[in-house]
Order: sequence, then C-alpha cells, then structure tokens
Amino acid sequence: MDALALWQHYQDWLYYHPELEFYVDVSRMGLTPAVVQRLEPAFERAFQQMQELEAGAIANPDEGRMVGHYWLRDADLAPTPELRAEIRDAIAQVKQFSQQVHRGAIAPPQGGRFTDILSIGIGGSALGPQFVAAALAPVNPPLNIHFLDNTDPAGFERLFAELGDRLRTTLVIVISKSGGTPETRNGMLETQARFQRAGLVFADHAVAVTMPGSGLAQVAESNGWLAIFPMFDWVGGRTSEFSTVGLLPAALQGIDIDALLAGAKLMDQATRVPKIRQNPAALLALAWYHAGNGRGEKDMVVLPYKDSLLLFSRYLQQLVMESLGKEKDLDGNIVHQGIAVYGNKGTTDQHAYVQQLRDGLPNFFVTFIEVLRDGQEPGIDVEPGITSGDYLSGLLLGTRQALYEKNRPSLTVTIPEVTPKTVGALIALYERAVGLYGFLVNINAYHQPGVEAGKKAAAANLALQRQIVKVLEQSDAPLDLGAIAKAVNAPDQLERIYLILRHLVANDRGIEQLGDPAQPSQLQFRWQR
Ligand SMILES: O=P(O)(O)OC[C@H]1O[C@](O)(CO)[C@@H](O)[C@@H]1O
Repeated sequence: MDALALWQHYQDWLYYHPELEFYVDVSRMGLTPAVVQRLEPAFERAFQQMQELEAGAIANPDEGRMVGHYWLRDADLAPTPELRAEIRDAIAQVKQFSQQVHRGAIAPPQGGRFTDILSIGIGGSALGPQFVAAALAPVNPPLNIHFLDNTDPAGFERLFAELGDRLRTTLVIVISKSGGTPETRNGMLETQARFQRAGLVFADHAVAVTMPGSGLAQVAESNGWLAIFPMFDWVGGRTSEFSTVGLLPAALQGIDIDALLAGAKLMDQATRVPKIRQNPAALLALAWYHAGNGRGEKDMVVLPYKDSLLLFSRYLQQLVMESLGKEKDLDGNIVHQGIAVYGNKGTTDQHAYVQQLRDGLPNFFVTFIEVLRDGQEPGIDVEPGITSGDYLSGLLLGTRQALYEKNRPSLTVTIPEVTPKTVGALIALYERAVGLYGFLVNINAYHQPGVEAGKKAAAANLALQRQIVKVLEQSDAPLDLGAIAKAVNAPDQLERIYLILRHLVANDRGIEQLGDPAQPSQLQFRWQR
C-alpha cells in the first residue's frame, strides 16, 4: 500500500472514544472487510455470550461460577439486589478505611501514622495492584507501598531490611481470594515473625482481603485483625483490580478510585457495542485472531512507551495467558489455545530485543501503547526544536514504520495521559478483549486448571523431603541416593531426591554431602549430629 492509501486505510480502521480521548489503531494488522465478514457470525455469538455473562450466566462452567467483574464498576448491572449492595458496601468500606488511615484515626499502636503498606499476595492478588501503583501512585503518596509476591527468603530479607524501623508504622494487607495460597500464607507468616521479633502486635497492623469464610478470613477474625475486606466468588483473581483487591491498596496510596472505576465503566459501555468495527475490544480480539489464525500462532509483544506503564505487559501476561492458555475447548476437544505475551517498555526494549522483532522470527505482533502527553513540565530542547518527548514519540513511530516495512504487524492503543481514568479504561479494554477472544475460540477463559498440576507436584516434593530427612536422621551411616530412594519407597525417583537434597545441603539444614558434586550418583549424604 502506498503512503496515501495507507493514510486512508488508517482512517478507515481508526477507533476513537471522545470522552476518554482513547484511540485504537489496527491499521497495521492486515485486516480487511473480508476478514470482518468471515468472522461476523462468530462475533455475533461472542457478543451474545458476553451479554449472557454480564446478566449473570454461569460463564465459568467448570467452577460453576458467575463472572461478574463488569459489575464492580457499575453495580446497577449486577443481577440481584444483594450483589448490588455487596459491591457498594465494599467500595464504601474501602473508602472509609482509607480515610481513617489517612486521618490517623486508624493508626499504629505505638503512635504516629501508618507510613507504609506491605501488600502480600500473588498472581491476580498482586499484579493489578503492582501495575496500578507503578502507573498512578503520586510521588509522595500518603503511604508507600511494597509487595511480597513470592515465597523467596532472600526477597523477604531484602524487603524487611529496607523497611527497617518503619515496620512499626507499616500496614500489612494480606490479599488472597481463596485464602489458601501457600506463597501468600508464607509471606504472612514471615511478616508475622518479623513483627513478633520487633515486639510488635501483628494483628494491630494487619488487614485481610479475601472471600468470607476462607482460611485467611478465619485467621484474621480469630486474631482480631484491623479489618477484613470481602472478595467475591464471582470475581476471578486476574480480573480483580476493581474489587477490594485493587481498590484498597490504590485508595490507601491516594489514587482516585472513583476515577479508576469511572474509566472502566466508560470503556465497558464502549465495548458492549455489538458491532466489531465500533467496539475497541472487538477490534483487538479480531486483530489477535487474525494475526494468530485463531490459534495463537503469533505472540503479543506489549510495548508501552511510558515508564509508568512498565508493568502493564506483566499484568497482561496473566490476564491473557491464564485466561486463554487452555488445553481443551468448551466441548472437551483438545485445542491447546493461548497467546504468549511479553514485553517491557519502549523505547528501552529497542536497545534489547527489537532487533529480533524486525529481522528475526516473524512470530509476533506488537502492541504499542502510546501516551500523547509527554510529562507535566515543559521539556527542554535536547536538539534544536526537539524535546525528549519528541524523541520518545519519534522512536515509537519509527519502530512502527520499520516493523510495517518488514511485514511485522502492530497495533497501537493511544491514551491522552496516564490517569486513573485512562488506566481504568485500559484494564477494562483488555478484560473485554480477552473475554470476547475466549468466546471466539470457544474456551473457558475464567478457570485455570493447568496451574494445579505444578501445585500438586510441589506438595508431593515437600512430602518427599520430609521422608528423606527422617531417613537420614535415623541412619548412623552415610547413605547413597539409591539407599535413600529405597527407604522412602521411591526407587526410581533418584533425580528428584538428589535435587531436594542438593537444596537442603546448600541451606545448612543438617545434611552433609560427601563426594564429587560433578558425579551425583556417587554422592553420599549423612545427618550432621
Ligand atoms: O488470590 P489467591 O486465591 O491467593 O490466588 C492467587 C492466584 O493464584 C492463581 O489461582 C493461580 O494459582 C491465580 O489465578 C490467582 O490470581
């Protein structure tokens, strides 16, 4: 296409939302009216299914659950008066609690005000709050947020060293929908232990965000924590940013949660329009489908050209991959669906892997996230008539063009500024696009059966570890791997046993290793008495 034809094509495909000043440009995705026509029946079904989902259908059949994240930003849409009240009450509780913390009415028992938040959670109970904090927290927030989203002892040590004395004025939010995620439980126990060591009462600093009745809710209740915020059965972890999971940390940091919700609500209205070319989420789903032949054959590389949006790609990784990465479709056929997502930020990534994007494997499409407003201050000229912001914009346009010249598809989402409203809209846009795509390829986008396999295997390894330690404790002589394997009734599990032992040895857990580490099968292990 020559430049003028391309300009016309750009305008033909451009989506613009006037109130949000939000653009979606899919003109570089190789779409044609014929593609739209071919997929129209599938989209009609998807729009219908989405309508049913929003009306309260059991859209997550395996788990027998409704999928209600759209109600969180427009409670009027929830199917029953009880649900509507629950949503409004939860938002009111978040606001009231945050205001009390800001005023000092809820304060650390030793005096002063809470200065820091320690948010403990993983996956959907961390990624949204992390993204929103990085994107929107003011430079001097009323409370500084920190995250524990792993069970890594070195990570715990580092964070508590950073907090130092401020542990006294730290408010701990333990976030877990299920209330039973081991990594989060570990983070909570490690934190509790640090409080104890510092002579502080953990319960006076702790709040829980979880489903009523969960294990975490019981711990919080029985120990008299400061507060418990409800998480709902009908909100999935990866779509929980607008529930108490995301709203509580945001409100505590002074982020305008009403604006966040309003942006999402406006985007929801726009993405309910049952016409592909007038619906920005449908346009995204269409572009993804077309790029990857409806089979995820192309990866989604997400490049926000704005430092504060760095975590958007990580946030989308869970939203897209946990939702769409499925072995079976809704009819039980093996389909191995999914779209791989990665990316950090532009222009930085241009000095890292964009080389491969332009010249290497053509197995991706790029999503540029463009922010029109450069910053709050007028920029200086870094060259005559050119600011740093002009560079950022120029590099985005240049990369888009360079990719197009090499037949590498890209789409561009443009927002005017990074504000609570536009971030709310961005999240809502992708939630809907993922939902529509899920319907297009006929999968359940709201469960995550694959995650369970790793969890089960981990639990089995920990049980095996206990057995290994017992065997060594009871043996006077050093044992080789074969003898240990026999004693724990796992004669063929030599590799697993070896790997478990290697970790224990490295951590001074009372086990000594004898022999040459380069020859694992010759090693012997003994309990250090
Ligand atoms: O909020 P929870 O229940 O602790 O779950 C955390 C995360 O774990 C997962 O279930 C995956 O194991 C995610 O879907 C979820 O966001």
